Amino acid sequence: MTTPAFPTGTILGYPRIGRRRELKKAVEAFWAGRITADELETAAAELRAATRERLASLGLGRTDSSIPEAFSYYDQVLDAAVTVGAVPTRFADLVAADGTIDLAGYFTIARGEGDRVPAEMTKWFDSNYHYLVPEIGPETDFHLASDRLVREVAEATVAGFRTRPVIVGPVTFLLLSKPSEGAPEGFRPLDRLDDLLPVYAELLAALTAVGAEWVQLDEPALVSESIEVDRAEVLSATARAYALLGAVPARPALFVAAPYGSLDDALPVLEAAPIEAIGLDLVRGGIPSELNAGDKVLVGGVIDGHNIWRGDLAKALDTLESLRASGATVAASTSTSLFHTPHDVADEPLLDARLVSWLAFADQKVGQVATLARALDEGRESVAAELDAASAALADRLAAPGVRDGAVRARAAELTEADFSRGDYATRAAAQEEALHLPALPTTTIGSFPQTGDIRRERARFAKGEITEGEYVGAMQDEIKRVVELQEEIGLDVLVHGEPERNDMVQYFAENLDGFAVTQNGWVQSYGSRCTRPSILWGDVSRPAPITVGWSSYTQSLTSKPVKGMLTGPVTILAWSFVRDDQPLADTANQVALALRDEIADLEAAGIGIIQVDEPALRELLPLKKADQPAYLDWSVGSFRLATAGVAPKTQIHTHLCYSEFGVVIDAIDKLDADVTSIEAARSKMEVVDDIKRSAFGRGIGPGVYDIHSPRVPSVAEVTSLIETALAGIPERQVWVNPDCGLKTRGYTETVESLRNVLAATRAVRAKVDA
Ligand SMILES: Nc1nc2c(c(=O)[nH]1)N[C@@H](CNc1ccc(C(=O)N[C@@H](CCC(=O)N[C@@H](CCC(=O)N[C@@H](CCC(=O)O)C(=O)O)C(=O)O)C(=O)O)cc1)CN2
Ligand code: MET
Ligand SMILES: [Zn+2]
Repeated sequence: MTTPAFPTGTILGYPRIGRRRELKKAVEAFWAGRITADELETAAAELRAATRERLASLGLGRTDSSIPEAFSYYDQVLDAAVTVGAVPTRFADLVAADGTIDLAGYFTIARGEGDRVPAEMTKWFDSNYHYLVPEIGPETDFHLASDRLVREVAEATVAGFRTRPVIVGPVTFLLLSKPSEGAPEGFRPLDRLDDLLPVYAELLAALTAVGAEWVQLDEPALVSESIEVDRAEVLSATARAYALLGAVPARPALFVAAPYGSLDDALPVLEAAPIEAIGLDLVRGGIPSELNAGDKVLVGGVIDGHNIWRGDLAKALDTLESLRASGATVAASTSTSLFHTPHDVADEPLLDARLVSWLAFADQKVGQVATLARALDEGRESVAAELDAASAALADRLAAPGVRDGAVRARAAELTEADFSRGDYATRAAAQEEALHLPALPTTTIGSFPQTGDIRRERARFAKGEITEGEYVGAMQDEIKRVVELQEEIGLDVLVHGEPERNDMVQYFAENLDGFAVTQNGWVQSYGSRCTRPSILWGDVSRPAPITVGWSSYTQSLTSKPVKGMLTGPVTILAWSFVRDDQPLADTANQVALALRDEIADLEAAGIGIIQVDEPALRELLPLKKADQPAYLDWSVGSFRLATAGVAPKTQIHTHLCYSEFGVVIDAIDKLDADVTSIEAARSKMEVVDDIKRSAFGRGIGPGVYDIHSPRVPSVAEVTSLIETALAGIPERQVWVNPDCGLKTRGYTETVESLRNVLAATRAVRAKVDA
């Protein structure tokens, strides 16, 4: 075949949610039965059409395959699964006679229904995006089961475009899958590669038939060292997969993209494969020391898809030019899909103009790619003005007031070992027992109670100036009062205020700390229809005034039970923000930690005896390369300790981590030295208990007994059995009883019923243990 030209500038993907979260709203309306499947399809098609037009107006070509066709209603991994017919057997009845699954069925796999648990959700590489884990077994009947991607390419053609369809590659797809429930011991999804490949081959042929000249296969698993399969097998699977796909007659040209890090020993494998282009993440990885790309196109991911800084455009061009010096054909691209970034800085009229000049959201990054492409085609001089403007903005940012705050830096410079250490646990445990008088198997929740539409509307009205601050605070206090009364009535031992005043557990703190900016429309998909507005951490961080003390004191004034103060930890604040890239993350983390340390001191002084510092992102930020992990664990654990080590022995420090795969970081969790740690466990049937048993973890631990990711109400019997499993592996004095995570995404009906069952189960187990 003759290879069609690859565009000189492209992006690996673009936000799917819509500039005003149109997709979220349409999908949620469909779930609520307010619109039909056809109406949802229409809304999605309009969104795709608008995206193509916008990308063309920003400088990508309409017909040169530079615009990625990368839409998803919920998740790209679920899309790949339903495309290849990998529907878990518990959902088999949703599959039509012709092997396809409709939109309602697709969402059912994602969200569960009745007693059918949804596909498991887990973090996509080191990002705050969650994908749905495919379940693959010997029984999985691979076949081309969806023509959605083919139809989208055809839809683009009708609108006058030739786009580049994007799909998760076969190796990554299987490496991210888990064995299905009935799979025999030792079965690995990768064992099914040879059965899967013909389906990809069929898809490629179908894409050619509708006019696709290039297809993008995303293979980020190739850059990760956190994959359990032996590296040699990953590499041989990659070689086999692309030898076979390369041999498909009448296929589009193949562009294999490897975002999130360097390919290392997978690069020679791709270089030797019969594919036509390789995508390198040159933001995370450097230029490979050896390049043998032959006549393949090297697509240089030099524009950071995972952050929002305008960055050093001249340096990006230098990188592309050195890549070209290897003799290869080079194109400019983003390091990852842009779906980690918000749509457009122009949608942020309230942001400071100077800050705006330092930023590039998705649309601005597309413009940067177009600039680099022009430089590659027409020479550096043709874009001299753009390069100079970017360099000037970068220089302005580095020197701007607030980026370096002398007082913050002086304080960080004076820290000593002692600031990171609380002292002996046995002494603390005794002091806490005396101060708190908690029963055996103490019960608590993770912090948030349901964020009702009413709460969000009050906040929106306050933001618009329709109600006064006093009215807003009054409304939130009324909510806190209801939540306290509810918890007392249910019989929980350690109460929370429910977090109604927080739009988000990170954004709320960012709004109240110096060094951060927040956005109005900077939404980024986190999972399904759920989005966050990551804050922008641009300068040195400090706390101008107490943040949570008033709310916690108010809550404590309503009850004689202990109220748990509630903060978000430094690692999570960094992980879920866009963080300055001009200094090590470790330094930034310590600044956030010092601000939190002051908040904790104020909470303690106000009589709050238990303080939880959430670190759900501790695992997420773990580097994908093993060599980078020890340094990360060192500073991340250090920042948590710096935040919490200032308290008296009798003050009980809690932490919370979501997600079950925590065997990996159990040593780090131990080193956090929190008195009590709550973790997800219900969904994974208490597998974590084995990790804990093996690790000799000696402090308080609350393995979740209620899966808050689904509206399902766990029965008393179910919760009882989970508590008993915990007690079979962990000494009773260490065990706490709590849900897996916060309740903010749940409704009140199921929450109240579930918590009552948790309490009933706890009482039953306590009675047995006492007897
Ligand atoms: N940052 C972050 N990352 C996280 C988590 C998290 O809690 N925060 N949890 C884990 C799971 N991820 C999640 C991500 C988002 C949400 C979530 O609930 N998001 C909400 C938005 C939360 C928010 O910012 N709410 C704002 C704005 C709400 C809003 O949409 N307001 C309306 C107006 C109000 C109305 O009339 O309803 C509007 O702007 O249109 C507020 O409460 O103030 C959503 O998508 O619906 C939950 C979990 C991992 N990563
Ligand atoms: C994503 S972890 C959530 C912890 C937080 N305290 C909450 O309950 O919502
Ligand atoms: Zn959580």
